[in-house]
Amino acid sequence: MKQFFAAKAEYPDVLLFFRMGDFYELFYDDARKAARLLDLTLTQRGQSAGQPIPMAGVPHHAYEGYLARLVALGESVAICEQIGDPATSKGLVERKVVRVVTPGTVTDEALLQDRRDTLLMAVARDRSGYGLAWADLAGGRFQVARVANDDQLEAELARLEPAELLLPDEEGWPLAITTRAGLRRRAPWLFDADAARRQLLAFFKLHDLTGFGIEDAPLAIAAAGALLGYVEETQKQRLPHLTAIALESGDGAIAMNAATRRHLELDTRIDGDTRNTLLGVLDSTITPMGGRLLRRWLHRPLRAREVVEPRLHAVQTLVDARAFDDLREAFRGFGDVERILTRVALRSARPRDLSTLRDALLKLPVLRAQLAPLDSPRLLQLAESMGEHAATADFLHRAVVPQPPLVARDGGVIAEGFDAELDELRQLSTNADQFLIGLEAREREATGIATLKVGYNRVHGYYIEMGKVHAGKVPVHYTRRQTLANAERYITEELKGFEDKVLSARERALAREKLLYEQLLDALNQDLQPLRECAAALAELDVLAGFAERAEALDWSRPKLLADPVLRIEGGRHPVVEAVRGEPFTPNDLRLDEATRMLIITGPNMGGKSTYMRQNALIVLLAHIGSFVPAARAEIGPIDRILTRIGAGDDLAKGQSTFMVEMSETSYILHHATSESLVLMDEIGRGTSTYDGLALAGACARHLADANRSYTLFATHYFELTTLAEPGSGIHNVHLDAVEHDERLVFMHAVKDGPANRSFGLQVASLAGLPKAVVREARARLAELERQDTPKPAPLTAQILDAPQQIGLFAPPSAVLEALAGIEPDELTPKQAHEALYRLKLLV
Ligand SMILES: Nc1ncnc2c1ncn2[C@@H]1O[C@H](COP(=O)(O)OP(=O)(O)OP(=O)(O)O)[C@@H](O)[C@H]1O
Repeated sequence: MKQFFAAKAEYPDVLLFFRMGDFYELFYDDARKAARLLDLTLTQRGQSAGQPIPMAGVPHHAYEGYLARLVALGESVAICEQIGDPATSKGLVERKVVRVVTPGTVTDEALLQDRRDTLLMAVARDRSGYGLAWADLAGGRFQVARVANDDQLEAELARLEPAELLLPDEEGWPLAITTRAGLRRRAPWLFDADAARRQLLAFFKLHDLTGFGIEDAPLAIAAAGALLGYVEETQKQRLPHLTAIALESGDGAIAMNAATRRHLELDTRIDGDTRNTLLGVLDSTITPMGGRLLRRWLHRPLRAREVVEPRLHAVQTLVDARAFDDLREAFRGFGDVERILTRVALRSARPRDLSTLRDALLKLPVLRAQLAPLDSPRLLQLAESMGEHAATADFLHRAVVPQPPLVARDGGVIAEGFDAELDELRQLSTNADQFLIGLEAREREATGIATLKVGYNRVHGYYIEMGKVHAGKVPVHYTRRQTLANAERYITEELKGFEDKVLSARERALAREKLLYEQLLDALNQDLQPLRECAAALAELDVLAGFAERAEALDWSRPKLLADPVLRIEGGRHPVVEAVRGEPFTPNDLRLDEATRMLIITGPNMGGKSTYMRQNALIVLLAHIGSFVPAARAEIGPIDRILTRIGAGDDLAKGQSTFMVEMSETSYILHHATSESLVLMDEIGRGTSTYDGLALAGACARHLADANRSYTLFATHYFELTTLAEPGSGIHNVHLDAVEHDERLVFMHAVKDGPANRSFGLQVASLAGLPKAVVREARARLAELERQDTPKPAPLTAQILDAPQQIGLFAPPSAVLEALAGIEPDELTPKQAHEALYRLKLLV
């Protein structure tokens, strides 16, 4: 327990796995917590201060599974091992924490998700904004960025989804950040920029940081330093695969905030499903590293045409030459070269990592041959950075057996013929009998004693035995070992040598293998950088070949990226709805340009308004990652942001009501949308009373069209808004339709010019299974409302919208107004107020 307390004192806020023989044990609060999280039995062991000590344990041979579960829950674990051999050490075996496994720093295959980066992030701040640093230790990436405000910080967190987040332990962080899983507060001085700079210089062995382009970014440096400090503290080993820091600038990408990512359901649906999402449909990559790269691309569509165009051209080339099938075939069985190389750098690579790497490298010539005839600059560049690596492939081919065992510990990894000494050692242990038969025959011949035989006993080891009668013929180099009644036993130099070799051959073979294995890792590490470039090229090729495959399979076309301010889409489809729906999807066009900035979209519920809006956003996004798009034609001018306001519901975590969320998202859009932004507004204003909602929706629409001048798709159930589309307003009406057919409602799903003329709300409600009586009652009520001939809402002219307080849509009866005017609230008792209310009600 003394040892335990000492270790625990060093790692007070992580779970301590304390190795005891075949188990890792946890004590006290750690035990209670682990028992709860892992469903372990909570037991007791011994006593401390008269109290039993709570304990829970996991078997050491199966601990990885438990670790994986804890890490997935955002927990960190310190592994305290027995140092030294319990069999030989006297007294208590020494124990030491050898590493700390944390959600953001894991590199073990078993603890990582295949197709998702595991990121550790640190955030530093001052009055000017935030500095962000994030590292993908398993992939060897280290990046930094600066952002100006809370919104951008939240957007970056939504994009990168770090598994672990380091913050200075101070007040005043936004709630959206402090409520994240995997949050770790660190002492504020660990985020000091000067100390961080020194740390980075020492880590990268540099004199200054200008090469990384971050010299003038003290906040980013502070974050990077804090991150590095944490990594060194937890990993307790060198990290040779982190070789540089890359500064990521916001300008190069199409900005999407957290809400937009959520609304567009890029890789996760609001309900948590990941299959029926854009990534689910788009990802046909073969390798895990390709899958991860695609996810990164999808979350960061690029404005930089000089990057996107070559990708589009590459996809086109692969489609035209139908070269993607063969390429993809070659990728099968490729494995996760990127992460394997990290394990090589960290020296935790297992034998199968090496055989996978070997098999991948051996296939490079095939890939290069497939790429050579293709006329695409990007593909040729990738072939170039893939490199040849023939020597490494050959080396691994010679060094590693075709199918090595899971772990190196028991040997059998290094191939025959690679190392003469190892071969001999193995030969000795396996071919001992053969050797002895050979030796016996040779000695018989040499001595002429036909009855000479070679034997072995446990006490004396190997011997040559002959009858005493032959004593005269014994060669001088025989040394007597043992005398029996009728026979003498001898040993020779050769046999003694053989004995030494055989008896220790197995251990020595194992030791030799271990050494060779380490040398193998050394050799690979010599070549690490080019190999990592190769892995990066393979990942990108995989993604591009995947794009080509999707384009062909789903009948997508190449988008044209134009310099003019236009968004022209013909025959556009929603990739996910199309994939999920059994029935054919109705393609729709979109045209927005300098003259038409906004489409007001009306139509029945279920008509397809949301689908239409989102499909256009997804098409724009796909075009900017270099993918073909689900449309017959797409011409897309420069886009700087995609902003969306789509009903999602309360954000209880933030303590905001539905309407509050709606308004803060809308406010964000009005403040950020530019003339190059694509804005989707789905039914804004419906979270509040009709008049407030209508007035707000109208005013927002006007603002977006006039002030922001963004490309806006504005879906609404307020028919009144259709009057905004006056000539010269830049606003245009389109609608979706449904027809009633034999009491059934048929949705046309085709976007047509002009406003919708009815809403079919009751029919849709009835389709949804609302009790017949309720629908009947609603129908009667509707007829009554229509009969009452209430004054129709005045057309929503610009004037009215500019002065929402004057909206006299339904003028309240004047008797009520008069009565109201006569009331002095301050002079009424509660009872009188109550009565006044009743009187007012009677007047309505
Ligand atoms: N172009 C289309 N072709 C085929 N089916 C479509 C199309 N657009 C939409 N749909 C189908 O109609 C369903 C409803 O579409 P959507 O949610 O876009 O309607 P909506 O008009 O936004 O409805 P609400 O006003 O109730 O939100 C979709 O889930 C999809 O199955």
